[in-house]
Amino acid sequence: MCDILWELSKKFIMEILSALTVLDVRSLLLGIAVFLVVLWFLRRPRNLPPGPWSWPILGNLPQLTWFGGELHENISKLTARYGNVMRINLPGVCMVVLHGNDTVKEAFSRQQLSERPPAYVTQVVAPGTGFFLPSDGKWTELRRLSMTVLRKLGVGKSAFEQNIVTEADILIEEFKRHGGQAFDPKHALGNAVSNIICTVVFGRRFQYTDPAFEQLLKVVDVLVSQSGAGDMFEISPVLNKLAMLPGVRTYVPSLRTYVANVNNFYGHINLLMKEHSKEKSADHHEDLIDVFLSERKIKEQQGVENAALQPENLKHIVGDLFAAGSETTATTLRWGMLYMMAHPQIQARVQKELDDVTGRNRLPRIADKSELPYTEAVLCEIQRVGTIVPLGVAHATTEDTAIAGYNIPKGTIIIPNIWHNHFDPLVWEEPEKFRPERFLDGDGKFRPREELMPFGSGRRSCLGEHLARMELFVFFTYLLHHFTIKKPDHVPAVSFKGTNGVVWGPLNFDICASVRE
Ligand code: HEM
Repeated sequence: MCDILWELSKKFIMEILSALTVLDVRSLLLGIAVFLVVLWFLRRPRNLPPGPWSWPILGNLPQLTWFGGELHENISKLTARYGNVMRINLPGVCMVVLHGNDTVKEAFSRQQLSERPPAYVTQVVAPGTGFFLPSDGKWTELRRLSMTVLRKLGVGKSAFEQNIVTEADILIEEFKRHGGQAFDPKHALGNAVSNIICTVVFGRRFQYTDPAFEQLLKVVDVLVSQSGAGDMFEISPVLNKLAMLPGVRTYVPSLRTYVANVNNFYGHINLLMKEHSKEKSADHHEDLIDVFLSERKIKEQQGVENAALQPENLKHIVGDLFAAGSETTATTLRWGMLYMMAHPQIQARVQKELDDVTGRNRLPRIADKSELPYTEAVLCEIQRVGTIVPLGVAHATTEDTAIAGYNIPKGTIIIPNIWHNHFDPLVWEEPEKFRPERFLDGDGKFRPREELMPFGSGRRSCLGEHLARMELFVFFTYLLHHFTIKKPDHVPAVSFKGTNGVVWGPLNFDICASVRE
């Protein structure tokens, strides 16, 4: 029966086509085209945020990339013309960039703006739910779980400080090993910070020379330089899918190695997780993996199905915490070393403040913080000038909504331009200058400024903020208490040029760390 109907319709269509002249075909095509344009015009969402004129198919990609410069700076330049809520089109996706402290805060306090957009490469290579993938709302459960672990470990309180102090002591020995000669601090800082995350996730630290640890850090290093929050290939689903086509990948070797490296990264995480499942030593502390597995077991015993606590999600949480928690803090410390090297007077003032409070016979502790306003101001200024996540981490809308009176359709990617907020001359006088006094009041007391938002804002703001703040304080004060950071003689000038990966970091640089008397 179906066959007969199919044959009849085919005959009917052929007859109509043969009855059409070339002219009729042209008119028909023109009619269809006009119909499609009218349909598009009528159905296109109204009152969208303003934005630059976009090219067919390519959207605003040419304006943002072809003329060089950094993406966050290019986007910022457009704000002057289009305002704090600006629409940018990329192939296959409409993206809205938010500028200004109040706009970002208001938007990210809302549930409808709290999802993550799909990251096609990661989804295909390693499907599951994590902090940086769309989670269908399951992130709230993952976040609760991770916060529970951080609280249990005493993060944010002095209970966790000893872990950081142990690592800082080892870091100091590592710096001393160079005997005041020039070296790149990247490796040592990366090891120290990664070991803190290992304590949280795996319940242990690793020797710097441990082959499994070394391998993992190497892969993270490559991945960090290859991918980027705000990276065009990650944001645009069309570019994402294009990049995954076998033909395209053949001609884009970096993407091929990127996929291999993502696999490699999760391979290492799996290995460390297997290690973790072996019998624990007596000094093993409860860690994230333990809490995940025990919560899962409890739910199973209660007969409750919990979509977030699925085994495939564990490797994502571990991987996400590792990736989010190591490179970020280590890069901030690198900016810190660079700025101290470039501003010896500011460095000397921090050292004097540390000495006045702790003397030369004991090292600074977090409890000393309230007496170290200048040091705190310097750390804030480092986070401002070294904005390591210039375009934040992309959010996505879960339903049609509105920001500042503009309609924002479901599925729109929302990017906060943190870099613009940290360099806005209307907020920060001479924003290009390194000036810690911005964070001091008239009496020299520390003055926190809400316009500084290195950890983002709202429901999905950085989960590791407390941990990061503790680490930055302990590592930075320990290093400056012990050493004076100097520019090696062979380096002509300090460069503040940044480079983009997962985070915005300084180019590799050498320092000389001279032990203080
Ligand atoms: C200086 C250090 C750090 C900076 C500047 C930083 C910055 C950020 C930013 C801007 C976000 C995105 C917020 C948003 O989506 O609106 C974020 C998210 C996140 N960060 Fe951090 N971070 C740092 C350290 C850490 C550490 C040490 C950890 C590890 C515990 C961590 C774990 C995370 C996680 C898991 C998320 C995702 C939260 C979620 O999606 O709910 N970060 N971070």
